[in-house]
Amino acid sequence: MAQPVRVAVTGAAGQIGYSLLFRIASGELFGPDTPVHLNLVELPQAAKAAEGTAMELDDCGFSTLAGIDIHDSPESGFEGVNWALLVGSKPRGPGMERNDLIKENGPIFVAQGKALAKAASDVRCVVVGNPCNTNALIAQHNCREVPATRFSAMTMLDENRAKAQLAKKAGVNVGEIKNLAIWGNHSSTMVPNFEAATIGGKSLTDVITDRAYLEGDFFTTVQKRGAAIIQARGKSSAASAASSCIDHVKNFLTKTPEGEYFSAAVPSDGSLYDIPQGLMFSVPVRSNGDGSYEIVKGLELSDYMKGRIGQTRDELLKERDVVKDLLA
Ligand SMILES: NC(=O)C1=CN([C@@H]2O[C@H](COP(=O)(O)OP(=O)(O)OC[C@H]3O[C@@H](n4cnc5c(N)ncnc54)[C@H](O)[C@@H]3O)[C@@H](O)[C@H]2O)C=CC1
Ligand SMILES: O=C([O-])CC(=O)C(=O)O
Repeated sequence: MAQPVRVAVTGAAGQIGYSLLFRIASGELFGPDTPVHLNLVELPQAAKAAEGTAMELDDCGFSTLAGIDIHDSPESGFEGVNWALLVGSKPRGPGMERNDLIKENGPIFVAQGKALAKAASDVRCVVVGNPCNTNALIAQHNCREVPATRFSAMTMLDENRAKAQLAKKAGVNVGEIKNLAIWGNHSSTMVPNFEAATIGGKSLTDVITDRAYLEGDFFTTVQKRGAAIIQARGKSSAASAASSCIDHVKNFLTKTPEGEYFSAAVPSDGSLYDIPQGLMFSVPVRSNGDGSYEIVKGLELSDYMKGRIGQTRDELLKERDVVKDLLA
């Protein structure tokens, strides 16, 4: 059998960890012929709960699960890992915005960024913990040993949410909707660019002609879906977040079909779409199939979309300013 892929998951005893780990261990993420070694990284006080999760992982009898270790520090937890999925951090409660968490959660990503220096030379790091764009920025700044393009933050849940809403509206299967990219921050300013999307190969705006819905209900539903889930469930989304994290990593590992793209927050090189250099900004990306990717160039943006993208960019610049002391 092949060498195991080593994956660290922080917050392993949390809600998202409880959904995510089983789907990685089952072979769903890296395929049935690739063994996986899991490093469950938790705070010392949650290590016991992580042990319980590890016992359940064993009890599933997954033939792809090569081993599990539990770590109460990122320094040992990230040693030799090929993927670091940074989930562990506090979730928001009702009435909060995600960036209200920045002061509490930001420092976690300083220590974790530094610890990524111990990872394997091909490590890729995905930040899920909120506010995820700015946390990814903090981790990346604190780990100059790893190229910036190996860091990303997850906006795949937002893309999936947007596609689900549009599929319902158009009465089609969600798989018919392509190229619905999320731009900017994983926050209530995010921009689901419906103008470039297609349904069954046709322009989405030719199929859903109700522009007031697209600019109104559709936009706000996607932007505020996380809050609506907290309102309904009393806790933030977990299974859907884990599922979208699986999609995020799979998208990076699979060559993106010709003419298509997916959403991920990645560092801007400053040359495209007036996004300042270095910001972790969600954009349409295409994977080369080996984890590396390219930002899609040359997309036409209407003045309406440019205005919306400007708002989310300004919010990310403000977040960057708030954490400037954490950026090495
Ligand atoms: N990017 C996205 O689309 C989404 C992001 N999230 C975010 O993911 C994060 C986790 O959410 P849940 O699993 O629901 O929270 P949770 O509270 O159920 O679990 C968080 C876990 O992280 C652990 N943790 C905290 N600090 C840690 C550290 N320094 N190192 C290792 N582990 C640590 C805690 O002990 C806890 O077990 C939250 O910040 C949440 O807002 C949630 C949904 C979607
Ligand atoms: O809304 C939250 O706080 C959790 C999250 O990021 C989401 O569900 O998109």
